[in-house]
Amino acid sequence: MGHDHGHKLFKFVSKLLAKNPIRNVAFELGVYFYHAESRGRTLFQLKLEILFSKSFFAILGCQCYWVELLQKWKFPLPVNNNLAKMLALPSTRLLLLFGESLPSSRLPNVSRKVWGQTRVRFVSRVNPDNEPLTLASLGYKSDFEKTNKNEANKIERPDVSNESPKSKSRSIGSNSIKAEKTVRVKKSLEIESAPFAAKSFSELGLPLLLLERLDAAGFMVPTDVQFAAVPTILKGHDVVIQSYTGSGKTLAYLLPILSEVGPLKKKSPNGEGESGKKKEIDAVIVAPSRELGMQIVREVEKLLGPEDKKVVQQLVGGANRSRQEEALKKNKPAIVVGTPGRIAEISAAGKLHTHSCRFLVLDEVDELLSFNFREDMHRILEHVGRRSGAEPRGSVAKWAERRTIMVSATVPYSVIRAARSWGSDPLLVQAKKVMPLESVAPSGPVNILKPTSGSDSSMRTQAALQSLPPALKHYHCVTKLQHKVDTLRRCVHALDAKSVIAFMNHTKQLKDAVFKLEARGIVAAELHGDLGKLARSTTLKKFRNGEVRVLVTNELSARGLDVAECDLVVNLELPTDSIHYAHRAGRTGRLGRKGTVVTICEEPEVFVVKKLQKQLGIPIPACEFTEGKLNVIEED
Ligand SMILES: Nc1ncnc2c1ncn2[C@@H]1O[C@H](COP(=O)(O)OP(=O)(O)OP(=O)(O)O)[C@@H](O)[C@H]1O
Repeated sequence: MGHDHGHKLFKFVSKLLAKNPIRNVAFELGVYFYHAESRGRTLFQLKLEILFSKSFFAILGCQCYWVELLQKWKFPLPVNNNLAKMLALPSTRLLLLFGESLPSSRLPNVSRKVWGQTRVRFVSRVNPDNEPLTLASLGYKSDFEKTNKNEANKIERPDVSNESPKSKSRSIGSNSIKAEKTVRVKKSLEIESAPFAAKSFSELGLPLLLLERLDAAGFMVPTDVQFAAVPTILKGHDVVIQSYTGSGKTLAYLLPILSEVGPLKKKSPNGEGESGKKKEIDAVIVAPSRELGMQIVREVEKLLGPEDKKVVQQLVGGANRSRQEEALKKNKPAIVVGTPGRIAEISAAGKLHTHSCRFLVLDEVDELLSFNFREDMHRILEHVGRRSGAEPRGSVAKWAERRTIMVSATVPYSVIRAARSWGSDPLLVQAKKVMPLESVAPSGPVNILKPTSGSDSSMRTQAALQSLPPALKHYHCVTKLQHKVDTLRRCVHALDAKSVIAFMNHTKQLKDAVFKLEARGIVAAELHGDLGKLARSTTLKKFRNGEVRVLVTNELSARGLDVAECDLVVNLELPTDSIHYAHRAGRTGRLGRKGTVVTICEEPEVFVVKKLQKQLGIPIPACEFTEGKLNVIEED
């Protein structure tokens, strides 16, 4: 039955795409699958890579059931008319949309509003050749054709360094797909775009209830790093999880925690410990900023569902402390997520009982190592459970052995050293491998203003490379200081970017930039630590839902911030080192989506960009914005 449906759909989509080759700029196609009733079985896994002029939409690892419904529809559908109504049809299981100028930024928003954020997945890939769009040309096979998933996941990546130097400049513009094509090269590196594993969540040893929640929340296939981390943590290891930005590290540690803590956990065979509320905290998750803390809470809540929301409690700075303490007392959460200062503060006041805590997560661990957090981190490490293998402390006999989970896209050697003293024989978990920390050679964050030795820099390059999503495109643009904001504006228009994060280092300049952008008709907003918590939350909310096009911010937003629609990151001021560059850049191109990073700098700063390029092992070619296009400038 299931295969039959899958097969029908395969044939149907094949025919449809064969009839509608994508040849020109104006043609766009979106494929949306709504998956409501599945129980996590893979009936049919669809892999599509579709070339559009402005937007790339494809969906990976989806399942569908009601093909019949689709076949009743007439194509092409009127795309812009009553889209929300179509999406809202209760019977809609699968929807294909054809048409001109599909509003790439609005569609995810519309569908999110109608179906809820997690029901629709977007994965993007670039098809390098201007060939008719067919399933074969997209490398698509049905799951009963014994697809090698890794093969199918491979995409072409622009390799700027291999391009012919004949032309002086190549254009990438929102209205010129031809121009964009000239930037792509004859010889391309093969890489994987979406970091999905070839296996399913059900193979990870997770409890049934959690599998059902994953399914209901729209998480269909684990990412590579989730597939590597979950079983390792479930086996009881302390771990350092390192994989590139936007690859799903949060769920990689949340899933094993939720397997053992809270209402979704595995039931013990004799049902012991199921009744009666526990009074103490089972898991403490520490994040360096309140925004990141709140984002993690939302991710936990997605899985817990509305009825069990109170199992997790946020303890972030800037919010009312006594209210947080009251909530702790009243709700007795099993999991707390917070910033180091607030957790340490409430713990020191005796209002947070963590000695029987079994999980300690340090998200963005390299940031948590910084001097600012030293005292608070010391308290947390001393009072949250006890390091596995360590002696119980003081008079309290019931210190639980904790699993220490340290997470970041960038793991300098200082983290490896800290991990050894905070955990017990921790393992390093990366997307496709798990290894002992001993096998990691010393390296460190790269300060771009200091010279580096040859061997050192190659190790650092390796480390930095693994922190960047492979599909990101990087450019730099030289301009005068007073023209930077105008260059940003031209950049936004040339790339037709819908959701932009512009990074700066100083609050005053940041405010000026927002003012100038607004004066030039671009909806912009500032986000930095000097703002109150309400202003920060409101701005972020507006940016997430598309009301703000350009968010001008500082390092506060460089880590962890997950806005799927962000399609452009701009460095209006240079980051301090390659690690900061990687985290800033990682706000775009999340989970295999397309993304561009443009560094706008002055002539005397170009040497810094060259250094970044070398240290990160990526091309960051020079570009300019003329005639509404991004033109790559060839170097002699
Ligand atoms: N298996 C999955 N299927 C679909 N979406 C997923 C999956 N895992 C994670 N995501 C989504 O991918 C996005 C990025 O995940 P997450 O924020 O955990 O990345 P990260 O690796 O922690 O990034 P960073 O290093 O920037 O903090 C989130 O919106 C998350 O909900």
